[in-house]
Amino acid sequence: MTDHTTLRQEIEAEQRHLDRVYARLAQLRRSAELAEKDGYQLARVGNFGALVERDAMVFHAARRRHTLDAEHEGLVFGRLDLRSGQVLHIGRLGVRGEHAEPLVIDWRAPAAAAFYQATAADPRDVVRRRVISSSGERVTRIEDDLLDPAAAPEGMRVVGDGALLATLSRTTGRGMRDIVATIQREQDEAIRSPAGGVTMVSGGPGTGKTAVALHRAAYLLYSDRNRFAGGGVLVVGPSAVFVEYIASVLPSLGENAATLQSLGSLFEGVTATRTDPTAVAAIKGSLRMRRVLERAARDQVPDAPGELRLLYRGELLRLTTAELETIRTRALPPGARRNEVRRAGFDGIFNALWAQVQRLRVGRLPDQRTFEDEIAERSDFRDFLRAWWPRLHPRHVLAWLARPERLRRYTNGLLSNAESRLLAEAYRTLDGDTFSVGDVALLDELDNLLGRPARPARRRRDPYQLVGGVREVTTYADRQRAARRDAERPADYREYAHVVVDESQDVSPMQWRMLGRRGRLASWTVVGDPAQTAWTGDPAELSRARNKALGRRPRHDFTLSTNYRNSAEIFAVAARAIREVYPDLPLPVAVRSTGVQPVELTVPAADLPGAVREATTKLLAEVEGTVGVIAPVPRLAEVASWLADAADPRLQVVDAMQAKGMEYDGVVLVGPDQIRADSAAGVRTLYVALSRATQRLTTVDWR
Ligand SMILES: Nc1ncnc2c1ncn2[C@@H]1O[C@H](COP(=O)(O)OP(=O)(O)OP(=O)(O)O)[C@@H](O)[C@H]1O
Repeated sequence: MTDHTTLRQEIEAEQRHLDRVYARLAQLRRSAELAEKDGYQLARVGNFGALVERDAMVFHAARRRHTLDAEHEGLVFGRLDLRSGQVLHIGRLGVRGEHAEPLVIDWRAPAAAAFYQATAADPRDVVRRRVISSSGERVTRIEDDLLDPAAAPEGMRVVGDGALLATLSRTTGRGMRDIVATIQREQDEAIRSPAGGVTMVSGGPGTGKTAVALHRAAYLLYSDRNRFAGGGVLVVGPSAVFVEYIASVLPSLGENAATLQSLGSLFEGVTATRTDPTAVAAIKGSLRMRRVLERAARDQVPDAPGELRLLYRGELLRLTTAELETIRTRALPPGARRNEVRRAGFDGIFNALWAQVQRLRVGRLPDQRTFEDEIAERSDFRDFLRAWWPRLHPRHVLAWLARPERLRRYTNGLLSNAESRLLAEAYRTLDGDTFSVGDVALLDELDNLLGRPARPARRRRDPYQLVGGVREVTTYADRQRAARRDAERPADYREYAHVVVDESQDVSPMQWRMLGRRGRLASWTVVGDPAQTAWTGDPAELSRARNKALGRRPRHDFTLSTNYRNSAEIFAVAARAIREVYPDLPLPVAVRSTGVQPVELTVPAADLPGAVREATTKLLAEVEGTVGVIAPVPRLAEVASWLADAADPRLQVVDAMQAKGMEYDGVVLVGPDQIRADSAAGVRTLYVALSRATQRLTTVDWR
């Protein structure tokens, strides 16, 4: 135990440093405001003074956007005392003093790496590491690790009982928090892994994969801003609920340059949140759907006119169904995109009609060009062309799958009868507003198959370009420029410099194709846990699709081994469930114990609503933070209706698939047996649901 006076003195010492930092920031903020008026002049200066100011400007910009609130760890969160006697303060942003001396080192800078990587076994010149917590501009707490006692100068004090456990015991909010002050060594290695190639991070529930992925995005944006902010960083998560949960992490690190999307929102103009039953998801996610969609994309529109009849100078011109179909298939050779070759189809019609008028010897026949102009003027002819070869949107074509006769033709020989029936059932009521998350990858595939009419060429930007040879500089002007580019980025942007895929174990083969199209030029960070996958389709197909999307880029593999989320008592229940099917699976170690055992209830079916309500109310009273009620996918609406009256903003009701990646202080899990029995992936989905809570878990089953 540290004595009170020592602790106070150490806190006061840190407060003095923090005061100096904030005073300097106030000064820099003023000059930043002045510089802001001068527009983007600073970026061209490139000298040291500009560098100093950029740090302040970055802070200023970040601060304006997101006032760091009181529960947020402050700007300065760490300190290193080195063997040389040098002291470094580590923070969210770099700040320099009037004489360019570093007051705060950005956590992503190479000099800060020791803060995360030094251990007692390998101290790396660090004698003491200190984690500083603050509230607003006041230091509230410090926690030290003495890493190299032999090198400690006389009088060096060591206070606190360890920052990590203190952090882990805090209350969960609606959004995820950054872990910048307590990143652990194995996590830091993944965060700082080389920018190129594919960084693969695996690990069990709660090991910080999502946290690592997001901090890595921030790290990359810092270490090579031109490349990554210029080209763009795409972060993809499984669901809208999850994306909302992680949305504030990057801004809290001062980063706004990344684009966050869920798998259901990657296709322009569609936001799907509904998840398909597992068996349907396996069909929609299978690569065989590409062939199904290829057939659909070549098929004639359902209400296409059967023939063309046109009266021209007293003669009837006529193209039969068979003739029209010949013209259409000629204009649409295999591999052609029908929206892009529409013109060729129209030319085929013109040519056929011209041949006919010549055969019919129409009197005073003009030249071909004039003939075409004449008929092109006619609205009945234009109506015909529009109906015969309309410009198709992927949603039109996907809707054709709701027609049983078409679906049978498209799936014939590709899907089994049982699969076709299941798909037909899933699409029976398809309309534009009810796309599922799995449909989005199909829409994207169709978009690729149908193509888009040629647009005026956009100047292609090289995402790897350097501005004035400066790579690491992140001036305010850089940020503004990047933000402008970001705003200009079209919704179907495909040239991301980096793609981060979270919960990658649930990305289906068709979804990998969709992601691959957005990351052709990208390096990748892919995080996931195979034991949590809900995929029940062919595993070989899945790895083929993933490897194709990731290409031949070099891989860097990392495994995380500590579960920071669950209490040991809760994780023991989750571990028991997954061990039933994977007895030898290496599991992470949960480091925190609450002494509170999870509650397992089984009630008569009729009592279920009441029991769920009661368990939820109890957990809301027991924990300070959020409570998640997790329901089997088919029962989500029903369970939500039982809790409709509990208008507590800390409560969220999700289905077992939406629970992926989420975290709550308390979890009421409804129907674990139904989740387990739901599909071949049931146990894995149950494992996910059981590992969402930090402090309290109640399962409610019925008999
Ligand atoms: N180094 C750390 N310091 C403090 N908290 C941490 C640390 N690493 C992870 N955490 C916390 O542990 C929890 C789990 O992290 P995260 O959600 O990133 O895990 P995950 O591996 O993605 O989990 P899952 O696979 O179950 O979705 C989060 O609350 C996160 O903030």
